[in-house]
Amino acid sequence: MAEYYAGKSVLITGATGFMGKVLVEKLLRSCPEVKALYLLVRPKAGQSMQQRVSEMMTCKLFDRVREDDPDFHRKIIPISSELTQPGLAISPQDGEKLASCINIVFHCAATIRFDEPLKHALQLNVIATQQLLSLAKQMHHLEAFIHISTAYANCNRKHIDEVIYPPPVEPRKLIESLEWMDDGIVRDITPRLIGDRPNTYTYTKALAEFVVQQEQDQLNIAIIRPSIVGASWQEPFPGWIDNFNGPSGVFIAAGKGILRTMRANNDAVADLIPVDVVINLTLAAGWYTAVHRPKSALVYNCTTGGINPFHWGEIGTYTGIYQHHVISSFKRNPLEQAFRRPNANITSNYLINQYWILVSHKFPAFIYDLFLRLSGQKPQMMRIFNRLHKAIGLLEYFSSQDWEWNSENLNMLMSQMTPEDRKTFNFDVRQLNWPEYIENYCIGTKKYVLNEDMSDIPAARQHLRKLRNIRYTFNTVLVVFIWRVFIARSQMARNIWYFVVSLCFKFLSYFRASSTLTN
Ligand SMILES: CCCCCCCCCCCCCCCCCCCC(=O)SCCNC(=O)CCNC(=O)[C@H](O)C(C)(C)COP(=O)(O)OP(=O)(O)OC[C@H]1O[C@@H](n2cnc3c(N)ncnc32)[C@H](O)[C@@H]1OP(=O)(O)O
Ligand SMILES: NC(=O)C1=CN([C@@H]2O[C@H](COP(=O)(O)OP(=O)(O)OC[C@H]3O[C@@H](n4cnc5c(N)ncnc54)[C@H](OP(=O)(O)O)[C@@H]3O)[C@@H](O)[C@H]2O)C=CC1
Repeated sequence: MAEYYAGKSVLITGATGFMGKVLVEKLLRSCPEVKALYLLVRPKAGQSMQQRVSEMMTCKLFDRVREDDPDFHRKIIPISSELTQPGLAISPQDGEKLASCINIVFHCAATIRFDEPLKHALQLNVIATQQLLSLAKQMHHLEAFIHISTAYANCNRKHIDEVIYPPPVEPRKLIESLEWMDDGIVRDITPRLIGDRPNTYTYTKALAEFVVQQEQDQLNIAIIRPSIVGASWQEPFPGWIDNFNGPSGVFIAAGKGILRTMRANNDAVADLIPVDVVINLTLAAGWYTAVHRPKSALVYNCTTGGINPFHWGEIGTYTGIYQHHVISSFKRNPLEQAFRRPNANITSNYLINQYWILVSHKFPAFIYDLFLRLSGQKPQMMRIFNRLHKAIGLLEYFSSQDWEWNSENLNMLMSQMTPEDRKTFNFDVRQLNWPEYIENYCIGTKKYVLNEDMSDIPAARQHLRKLRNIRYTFNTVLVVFIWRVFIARSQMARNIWYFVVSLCFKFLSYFRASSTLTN
């Protein structure tokens, strides 16, 4: 595979994103003879696209590449592009350059927000894909076009094969209709349009797959469908992650002791897939598509559930058959300044979850905000919890159900690779050890997302001990307070109290007597 990529010019969209960065790094490290990587990047937050790319390359993710080749920057050519603009806002000169030199396109860019207004999601996930395909058709030496979709594009089905399903609506018709509607009307009709899909993200990703399929006669196309992409498993180092998306935000919130309950089906498969696995498969699909030129677009479901299943119950605190890896990991390697000790309850029952939200989220938030107010500070905890509830509300659809994905094309691809390539571009998740992966994932959120130092762990443990003592003290004060209020004021409460005390006393005397007899 590295030989195939040698001398090739590669175009990547979404290179500043989570998966795009890992793709750029892996290409540079494992295909060192690659000629050039053209990255479509937009200026953002006051930074030019050049500044953004330079900053990206200083990131720790690129440490290994930097070691191998300190001058790796020369292969990276940023191209200014805003994907939501006509012609992707690529200058005519850049357009000509790309048309004359690109050999492979990896299309990663997308909006992955679940609450994205439909018009914007359509603009980026569908219309920009259409425009990129038009650009690709002008490329004289194009050998493969690889589109990154999601395993949940068809989450309205329970069994998902490696085929492109008919779209929920003809994309062209939808684009034409939404063009004249104002944002308010679109917002009102969005639930009707997305139907049995949970959000505009999965809906527009399904439409994008159809749009890509339309070009399969003119381009060599492959579609990669990863499930829930998590921290890296092995490469460039275990546990690398740089965002709060999906499970990462949930893990961090649990590690900080903020998230104490979530709705999930303990027995449902948690279809996490490490980012390096997805990228290795993507590069392998690029090679296979270019070299073997399949007659129609091949879809690769990139999932773990059918091969090496892991369950939501194994993530949080569950007293059944499962170990709770995330919580135990954060107890071993605590996050700094936790709000409470990590402990999370996972339940599929709506009412039980609501009860725990009240007791474990809202009540402590109220008490903490009261404390802040009394000490002259601005209350903040209730606001944090409201945001957290919005975020987990959007994720629950995925943690409460099971899907089955077929992975025949993935197996076929693996069988076509040499043993050497299977090692260098490993996507065999049968070897994945979940407890070890989750431990590295949690440490990765601490090190790379929160930028916390591992040397601070003893202080963080000390903080957890302090929190435990505060809890014991609080509980004791609460019990004494209840006792004072009820026992002092009500004859019936006093009677019950004397009854309970005398019962305990009788039990104690009985056990003492029986243990004296047996001795
Ligand atoms: C161990 C505990 C027990 C629990 C066990 C059960 C675990 C269940 C886990 C369930 C996970 C299920 C995940 C399913 C996902 C499957 C989806 C399919 C996969 C895909 O194809 S796409 C990738 C998935 N996409 C996402 O995950 C995006 C989802 N996010 C959003 O849509 C929005 O971010 C959201 C949630 C609507 C919030 O929007 P908003 O309030 O506007 O906030 P921002 O996103 O703008 O963020 C502002 C600011 O806050 C930071 N941030 C974001 N999330 C968190 C967080 N959870 N904790 C802390 N901070 C967070 C964010 O980085 C921003 O910071 P800035 O500095 O950039 O401003
Ligand atoms: N993360 C996950 O769990 C999963 C992701 N996927 C798919 O993988 C792909 C990559 O996802 P991921 O890396 O996580 O997403 P990120 O949100 O991390 O990255 C998105 C990328 O798209 C770029 N982008 C967004 N809008 C524009 C725009 N208007 N013009 C130019 N570039 C733009 C972003 O650039 P900028 O930095 O400028 O914002 C960024 O580089 C997506 O197609 C997604 O659907 C599939 C399954 C799961």
